[in-house]
Amino acid sequence: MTSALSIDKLRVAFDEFVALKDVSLEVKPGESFGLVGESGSGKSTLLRAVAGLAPVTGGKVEVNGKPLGAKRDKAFYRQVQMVFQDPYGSLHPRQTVDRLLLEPLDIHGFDDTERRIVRALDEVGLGSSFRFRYSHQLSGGQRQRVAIARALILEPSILLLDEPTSALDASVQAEVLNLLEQVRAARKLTFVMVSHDLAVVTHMCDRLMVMQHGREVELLSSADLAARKVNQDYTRSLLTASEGYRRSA
Ligand SMILES: Nc1ncnc2c1ncn2[C@@H]1O[C@H](COP(=O)(O)OP(=O)(O)OP(=O)(O)O)[C@@H](O)[C@H]1O
Repeated sequence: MTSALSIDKLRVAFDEFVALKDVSLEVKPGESFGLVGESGSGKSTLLRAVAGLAPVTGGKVEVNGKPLGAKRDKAFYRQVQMVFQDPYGSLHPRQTVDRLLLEPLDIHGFDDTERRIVRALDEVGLGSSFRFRYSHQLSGGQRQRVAIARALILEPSILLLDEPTSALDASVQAEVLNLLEQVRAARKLTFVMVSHDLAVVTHMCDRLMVMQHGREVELLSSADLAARKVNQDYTRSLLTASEGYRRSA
């Protein structure tokens, strides 16, 4: 079976600093794949490199069996979309929700824009009454729903999710995670999701990669992580840290 996403020895360098060191992974179509590791381990850099937003200095990336060139073209954004952590920063403050959703449709030459916008807002549980609001007139959770609608509106097959709920309150976080699960099931999407929260990744993902200092530490199934069947001390220390955090929370 062709992988949805195939990454081979990907390397990213910011000047002298190598942030990603020959990382490889395969994500199957319809799979939900997690990236975990301490702050600065290279999780966001990996997603950003796939999206063409980081300085790649080596390696190969294929999407649905097709190798990507140095620049991401329009066809890439039809297949792969990214949702960022910060729904405040990722939505233009002077554009209405309608305008924000229309922009990608215009760029990609869709004509049935009205129907697509209404459908996208329904799909993320907002409805058409939100169309003419500005982002400052929305709660954090509503903003992230708009960001998800914007990512889905071109009907991609892969979503890259960079801490999509970590800026939200715990109850809103659960709602947005449920929404993401629903749309993944309904659209048979492939997810690659960064989270510092092991419980979120265990719940949302089938498999995951543990990262440290820009490298893979180990690949695990979420079931093995939940059962503490891990091979590396570093992963054990992440688990212990997250359990300590939960106990004291
Ligand atoms: N634009 C940049 N210029 C220079 N260094 C960068 C840049 N972006 C990231 N880095 C560095 O690359 C390393 C990996 O960063 P990255 O954001 O991928 O980590 P992360 O695992 O996602 O961390 P966090 O969980 O805190 O978001 C860090 O040391 C970071 O300082």
